[in-house]
Amino acid sequence: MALSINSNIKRKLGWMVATTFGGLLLLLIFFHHTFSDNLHREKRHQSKSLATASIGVINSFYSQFLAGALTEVDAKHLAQTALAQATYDQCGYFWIHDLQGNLVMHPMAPEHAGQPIEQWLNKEGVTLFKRFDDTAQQGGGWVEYQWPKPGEITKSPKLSYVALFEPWQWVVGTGIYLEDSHKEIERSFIRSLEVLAIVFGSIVIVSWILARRFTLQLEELAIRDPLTTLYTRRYLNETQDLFVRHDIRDKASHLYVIFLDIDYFKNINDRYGHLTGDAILSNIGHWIRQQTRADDLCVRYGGEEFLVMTLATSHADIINLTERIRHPTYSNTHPVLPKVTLSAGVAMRQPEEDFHSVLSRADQLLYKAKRQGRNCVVMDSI
Ligand SMILES: Nc1nc2c(ncn2[C@@H]2O[C@H](COP(=O)(O)OP(=O)(O)OP(=O)(O)O)[C@@H](O)[C@H]2O)c(=O)[nH]1
Repeated sequence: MALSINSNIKRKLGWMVATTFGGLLLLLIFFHHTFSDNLHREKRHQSKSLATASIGVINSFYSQFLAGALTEVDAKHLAQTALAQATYDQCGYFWIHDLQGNLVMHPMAPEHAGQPIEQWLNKEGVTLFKRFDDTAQQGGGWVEYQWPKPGEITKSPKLSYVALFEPWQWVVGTGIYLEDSHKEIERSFIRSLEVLAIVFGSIVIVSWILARRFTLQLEELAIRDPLTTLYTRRYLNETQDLFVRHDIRDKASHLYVIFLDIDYFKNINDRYGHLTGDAILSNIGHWIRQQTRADDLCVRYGGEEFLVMTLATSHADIINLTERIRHPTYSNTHPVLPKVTLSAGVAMRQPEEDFHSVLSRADQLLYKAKRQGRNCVVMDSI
């Protein structure tokens, strides 16, 4: 019974934990998707803003040229220098080429500045720059392609925004390496997973501790009689086989079943009331526990019936024990409680005898004690 309560609760708790974890994981995946979409959008927006800002920078030098503060050559030179030095994030940079197919400025290939793009790039690269031109001429936009990161040879996926600076026919571009943003997303996902694992782990530990306490209390309730604090009949059913096995193994001792019943308890209840009857039962329960050893099994078998299972080496020990139990001295500590007497039947387990047979013999001996006038012990003759 106690075991089944425990495993039932554990199974339910296991399901609850698995469901909560699954739910949280789904939630995390959902937020991860939303987050990665948002980050991707933000990065696209960022490259557009940066490209637009770079056009603003070029325009400011162009304005100075128009105002006569700078020559056109100086204005272009200063604009290129400003953008060449403008880097952001880990790998972010700007480049400029013109619609005539010349590279104007590229911080990763400064030696090619002023040269036709086809001298610098292969056919595939030249075609890409043609796509930049087309997009820029259509009012600006994003282009997705493969390009090596600064300092690397292998190409990585990149998304750039390109815009046109009409007066000088310059196409300005800047972009993000998609891998970097994926890595950022991955990092944030792993961080969230770590937080989830810590939070979830703490929840599991706390719930486990609480459930354990709860199941222990339930187990205690299932096996202990609340009035007398003795074990219940259910617990007796669960443990009787252990005692029998012990009896079989241990040749030096024998298993005894002592059945006890309060005499004329109905009269006590009728005369003093049920509350007094309860107090007597409770005190007899404590008394029985005081008189027995820790490894004896003391059970409240029924209303005013008690059972003690014990392993002993001699009949004399058992008679002494039963007599001690039968004379409760609790009324010294509770002088208001009326004195009661008990009758007892004691049976010793015979070789090959099963527990129910010993129990029923002890029961019969108890009734014999009752018939003999009560307030006595009857033991089977061995
Ligand atoms: N106060 C109280 N009384 C109980 C409890 N359980 C059983 N009883 C009472 O115990 C009494 C048992 O009565 P009987 O079976 O006639 O036995 P008895 O009066 O002790 O007579 P004998 O056993 O023949 O000596 C009944 O009145 C039950 O109501 C309990 O938990 N509390």
